[in-house]
Amino acid sequence: MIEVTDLTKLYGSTRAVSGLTFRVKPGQVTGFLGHNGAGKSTTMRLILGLHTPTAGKALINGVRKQELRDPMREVGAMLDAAEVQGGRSAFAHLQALAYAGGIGRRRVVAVLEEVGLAGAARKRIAGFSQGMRQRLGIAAALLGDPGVLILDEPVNGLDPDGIRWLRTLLRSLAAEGRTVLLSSHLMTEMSLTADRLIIIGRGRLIEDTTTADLLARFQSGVLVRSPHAARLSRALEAAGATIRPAEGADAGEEPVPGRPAEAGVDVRPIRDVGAGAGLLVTGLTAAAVGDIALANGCGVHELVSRRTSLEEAFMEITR
Ligand SMILES: Nc1ncnc2c1ncn2[C@@H]1O[C@H](COP(=O)(O)OP(=O)(O)OP(=O)(O)O)[C@@H](O)[C@H]1O
Repeated sequence: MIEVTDLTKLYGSTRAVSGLTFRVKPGQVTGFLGHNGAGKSTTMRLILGLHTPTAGKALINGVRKQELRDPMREVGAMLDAAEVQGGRSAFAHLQALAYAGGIGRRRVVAVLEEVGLAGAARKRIAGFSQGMRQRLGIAAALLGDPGVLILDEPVNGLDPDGIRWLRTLLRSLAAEGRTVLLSSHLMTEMSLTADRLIIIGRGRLIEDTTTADLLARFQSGVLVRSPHAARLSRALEAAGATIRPAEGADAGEEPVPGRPAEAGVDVRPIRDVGAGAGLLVTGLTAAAVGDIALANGCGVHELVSRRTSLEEAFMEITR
């Protein structure tokens, strides 16, 4: 379990992390999402006791990292896979780490196998690709067979096979009851790997939710254009819908077919009339939006069921 409470970190006048509070629970993969500079790495460094918080606290299994009795066996981390000394072999690198943590040679062999580097174990790290370095970093994190794993952008440099492999590995580690926290700035990748998503922007918490909830909230909706957008949005909100302005959000998107059987109307776009202001409606079907527009005397110039891409949703959330 990782517990972050009111965590704040200032670097001079830069507020890298600002009053952040969240929990990362065991038994699931938690994705830590944010754009470049959002504060992900700083938060991970604070959790790992590499930097000191300006305020608040970050605990692993109830204590600060420095207070863990057997840190390598409790928490494993990969922050920057490129930092590794290139002159050594993968085996020598891991063995040095294992030795420092009182971990036996057999475990070194096992983790090299687990990350798919057994064949390259005796090769110098200097000749490793970025993907191989990522695998080596993950091997180092796994050395102590820890209950908590913290990985900063582990997908970077992995090819599609590597990404699939990592996804499977992380999911099986979580299924064993471990706490798995990994950061990324790639929403789609995260949604495929993580059960939970913690999204931050400018050091602050934006979302702490399940991936399924986020998908349900953002992946579908209805785009409606009306010259009476303000009146229509009030009526739609009164019916329980959530409304967002659609400007720029619908460009180039292929409309998805609606569900005519359920909806009772054809929801293909009506594009032959001038456009009004666009609204993105979630929580109502296209048919319901159309009926409400009619009942409120609002002309409708376009009405279409649409699908928001996850990256679009991410941009929207973190705007
Ligand atoms: N050691 C440091 N000294 C000064 N400023 C820092 C330091 N580390 C991070 N920052 C600043 O804090 C902010 C958050 O950076 P951080 O690296 O935590 O973000 P991130 O979400 O991990 O982004 P990225 O994906 O680019 O690594 C940025 O504005 C960054 O410039």
